[in-house]
Amino acid sequence: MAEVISLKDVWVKYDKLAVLEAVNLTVNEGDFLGIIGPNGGGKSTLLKVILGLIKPQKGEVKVLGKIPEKAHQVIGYVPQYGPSNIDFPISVWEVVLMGRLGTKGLFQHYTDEDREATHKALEIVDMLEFRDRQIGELSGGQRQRVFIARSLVSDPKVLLLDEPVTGIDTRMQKEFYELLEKLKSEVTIIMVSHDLSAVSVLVDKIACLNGKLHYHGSKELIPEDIEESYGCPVELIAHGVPHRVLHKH
Ligand SMILES: Nc1ncnc2c1ncn2[C@@H]1O[C@H](COP(=O)(O)OP(=O)(O)OP(=O)(O)O)[C@@H](O)[C@H]1O
Repeated sequence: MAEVISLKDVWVKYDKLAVLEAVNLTVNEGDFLGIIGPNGGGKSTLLKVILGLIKPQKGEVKVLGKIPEKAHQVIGYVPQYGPSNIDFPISVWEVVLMGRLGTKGLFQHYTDEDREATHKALEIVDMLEFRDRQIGELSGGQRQRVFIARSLVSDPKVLLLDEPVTGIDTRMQKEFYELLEKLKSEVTIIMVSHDLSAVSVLVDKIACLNGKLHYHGSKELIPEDIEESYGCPVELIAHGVPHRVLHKH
């Protein structure tokens, strides 16, 4: 199995606070990895390290054998919440196209292939009818779907999703998870999520992060003591419980 992402002895500190401590992680082609852990456990930081947005003080990070700064083209990223106030005029179509061409792209010539990829990405997230709308006019959920389209448009090898369904209503969450179900055979996915019922159903592997990586492996083999340190129901993650049971009061 080809190695897509590799972190070796990665340390990140903000001032004196160590947020990632000696993290070793390998993600192989075709993996669907769920990253769970408490608030402030370093999950978003880990994704930013893979993206090259944060440079670790120590350690080595490789994406398909390259340093992250040289791997932008192969990574799709949906940040937590996404930008909330976009008050400059830019259409949904342009936002997605920029995911393919970069920020300078809109001033360059773009090809039929770029046009088709943009169309397809918007179709996948069911936002084609909004293509000419200004992004600032959309609801939070609609905007999040546009950012998902943007992350898919360059046909990435790896998709990084940071709490991707935040702000999306239950029906759209279900559709989004169905979309991931379809995508998981085509792309390696790393998803940070507090939605354990979704994690339990969708992912194959789990990483438990609380500064240190306490567990990384198959969800079925997740150790019992993770429950104590994380307050995460191990039984649920390992075997899955229908969403309706989890949310029954
Ligand atoms: N730019 C920054 N400067 C200083 N501290 C930061 C910065 N970004 C994050 N932190 C701190 O680093 C720690 C880890 O943050 P991070 O966002 O990676 O955690 P997380 O696991 O994604 O949390 P959550 O589940 O709440 O989203 C937190 O204590 C946070 O306050």
